Amino acid sequence: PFVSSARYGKDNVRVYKVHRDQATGVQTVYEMTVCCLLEGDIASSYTHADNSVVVATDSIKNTIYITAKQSTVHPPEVYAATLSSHFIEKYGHIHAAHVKVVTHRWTRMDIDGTPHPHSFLRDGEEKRTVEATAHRGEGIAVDSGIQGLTVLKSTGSAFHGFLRDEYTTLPETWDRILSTDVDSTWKWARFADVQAVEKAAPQFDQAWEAARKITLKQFAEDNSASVQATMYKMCENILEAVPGVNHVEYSLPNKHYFELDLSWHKGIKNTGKDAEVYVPQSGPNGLIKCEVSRG
Ligand SMILES: O=c1[nH]c(=O)c2nn[nH]c2[nH]1
Repeated sequence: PFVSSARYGKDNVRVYKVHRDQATGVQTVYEMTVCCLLEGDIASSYTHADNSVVVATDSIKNTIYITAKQSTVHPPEVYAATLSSHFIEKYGHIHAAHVKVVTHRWTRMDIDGTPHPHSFLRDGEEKRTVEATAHRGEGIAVDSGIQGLTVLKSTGSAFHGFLRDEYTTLPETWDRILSTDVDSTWKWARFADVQAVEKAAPQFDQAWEAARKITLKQFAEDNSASVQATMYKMCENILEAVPGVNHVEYSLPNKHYFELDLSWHKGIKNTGKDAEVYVPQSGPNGLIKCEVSRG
């Protein structure tokens, strides 16, 4: 037997960084959870207990904090690219560094109509994600995304005309609740090096804002024929809005809300157009995935 693939490092590294604007007194905070995994000529550490090739995961953790101190952490794409490149430049036997940066929401409080200089709130567990992988001699791959943005619409969603056979019990519907946890990724054309990523810096916030706005607008406004049809429109719109991106993918759970027949109790009408009380389902859930690429 042989090691056919391997990567190792530190996961769940929590990082907080504050920016203090001396002139205005306005402080800005960033909080992330980082995973950094290294790949390269490390098989002997598995097969021969050769630890000489091992950059300790503790050292990787230290590097995550030092880089956060010495470089920018926003946009997260620049931080992730800087961190991943560091390992390729520093360690000749490391051929790829996979860095995932998950940014948590600290939204500035608005107090009596004024943005507060140093107070923030966690307005949702939605995350902004980046995965940057520096490949020795092959540049840096950067994938950006949104995870955990939970949405629901109470109408404007249908699902009918699907294949019916001896396995089918699902009734067709022209009006249903639609809810999902948005998991979207947009993949940038490969960058030559960190400098190229830094040069592209303004595009990353623009892309995240555009992708988030498009996702919400399409979800709300599309008279959805299915999760599949609506997510495809989201992908098309993002490709149109963000020229630096060549692929967009979504992975959307269909979080079902079942109608509840209460007619057994004094003839209560609570189905079809009379449905008001529903039963939210924890599972099973549909899961609909797609990747749409620039033609
Ligand atoms: O939007 C939907 N897509 C599907 O593929 C599906 N299957 N059951 N319900 C569904 N809803």
